[in-house]
Amino acid sequence: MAAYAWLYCALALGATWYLQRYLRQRDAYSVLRNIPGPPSYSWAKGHINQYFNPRGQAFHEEVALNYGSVVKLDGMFGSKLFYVADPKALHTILIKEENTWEEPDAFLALNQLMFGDCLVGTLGEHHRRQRKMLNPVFSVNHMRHMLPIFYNVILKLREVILAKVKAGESEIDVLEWSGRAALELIGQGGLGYSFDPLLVNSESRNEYGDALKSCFPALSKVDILRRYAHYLIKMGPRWFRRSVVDMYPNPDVQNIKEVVDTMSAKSYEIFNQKKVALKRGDEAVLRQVGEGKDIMSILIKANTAASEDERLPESELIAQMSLLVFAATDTTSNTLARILQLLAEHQEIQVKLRDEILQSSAGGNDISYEELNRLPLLDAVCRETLRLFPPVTTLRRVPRKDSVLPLSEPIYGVDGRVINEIPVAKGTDVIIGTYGVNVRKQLWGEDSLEWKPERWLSPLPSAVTAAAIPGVYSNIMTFLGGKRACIGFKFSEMEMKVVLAVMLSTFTFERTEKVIQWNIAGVSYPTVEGNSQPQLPLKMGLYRP
Ligand code: HEM
Repeated sequence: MAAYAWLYCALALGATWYLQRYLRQRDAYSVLRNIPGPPSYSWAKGHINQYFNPRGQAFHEEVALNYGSVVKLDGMFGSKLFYVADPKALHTILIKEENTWEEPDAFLALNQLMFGDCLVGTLGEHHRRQRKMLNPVFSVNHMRHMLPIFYNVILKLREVILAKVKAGESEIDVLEWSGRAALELIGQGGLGYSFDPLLVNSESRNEYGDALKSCFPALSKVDILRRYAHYLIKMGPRWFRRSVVDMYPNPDVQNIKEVVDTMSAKSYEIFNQKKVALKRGDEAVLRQVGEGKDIMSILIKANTAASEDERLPESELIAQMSLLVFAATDTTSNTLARILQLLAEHQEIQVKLRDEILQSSAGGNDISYEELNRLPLLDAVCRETLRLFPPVTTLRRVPRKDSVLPLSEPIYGVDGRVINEIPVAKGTDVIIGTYGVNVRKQLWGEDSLEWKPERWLSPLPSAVTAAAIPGVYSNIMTFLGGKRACIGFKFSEMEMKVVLAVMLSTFTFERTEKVIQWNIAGVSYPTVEGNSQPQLPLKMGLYRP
């Protein structure tokens, strides 16, 4: 009898908790249901297949432009998610209530499984300590020290491409070499390690580089398991989970295991070499790739000098290594490829930009960080491309408790009522509307969907500057904002500028007959129509003044 009494009590408590939660969510959902959004034709799939779809650009545009700054979307099995592109609401999510709004559990758990306790796998105070240690190595001051490393790599890469062009190869896959550049720059500048000797007529293979490159494709093959990573990570101790993975009879899972093992082993190896060199002193450090100026070397030194309560365990420094390579490569190289495609399509801007570069000394290794950043058109071309084509458009956040999002401008509900703020129930799935803010016509004007670098050469519309867009970079949301914003945006900006300066002063770029399609993914990538392999062929020739 007593056992039944306990059971009834537990059921009553459970039912009360559920009812309270249901009532709270019902209130929030009634507001949410009133928010306009595109029609959905499938209860089971909602808009998921349209939004998270490589060919989803038209749908992204529809969501960003047709319904207002907050849009209701349907998730799977009747659930709702909503798309927020209102600057004030985003300020609440990313800055004011950043401790309430966190990344979804599955995202954090997957990053932990792949890299360990790194920036994209930790939260709250833990994340703050890591970020505090890492921020200085991404500062402008440190970028200045790294500029010569960047030029050395890119001038070497120029020789490789020059040899191809001189040998008569006119159609060249610019994505292939922007990818090689990005990997080698984060290798040398980030880890003090060379992935690719960049030799003429040799495509080098590197075990670590290959593992990193195959990570995303391998993960996409285990989509269902990925979604449940936050449950899997809690299944018993580490050794137990490892034995389950070892025995799991699925080639894709085994492939990911090998990729993660290789990344981890190589990160340990590089880290230990650095530690030994730093202990031996300056001579040994100078013999290392990066000569001790790379991010990891500086980080190891700073960590050793830090007070005990701020110092990070070695495992956490190592966890940042593969993450950095991972976060730095496709994002920047794909954006660079996009810029070159746009310059090939807008010859007049290509000519003006080349003139600007040639009038400075940006094409060679003889320019300061400040001078490089002062080239107005080069800056405008980068900013405009990052505005109109943010490569990462699937950023999510979930409130860990109920929250209210005030809006910069009221929106009209489906029933015609004015909505000034939106109550959001704990656990509601939110998509950060990066693209929505970046192309909002009320902010940028009727031509917001056009690529016009010149818009950055005169003062921006007052609507943009008054909107207090909470982005870390230049009134746009591409690198996000707040404490979890992209830590590497200055690294990325410098990389794009050095590559463009060196390449445009040497080569010309023209489009080919092939149709290029851009695919939305974790990081958007280009393909040629009829082929699923990422690539972006352009006609390249020698620039002859
Ligand atoms: C065009 C280039 C890039 C874009 C568009 C970009 C975009 C982003 C975005 C949107 C986030 C936030 C992710 C989230 O909260 O889920 C992020 C985070 C991050 N990015 Fe970037 N990124 C770029 C280049 C780089 C580079 C070059 C590096 C390193 C050198 C880098 C390192 C990171 C790291 C470590 C984080 C995690 C920060 C944290 O959680 O504290 N990114 N990036």
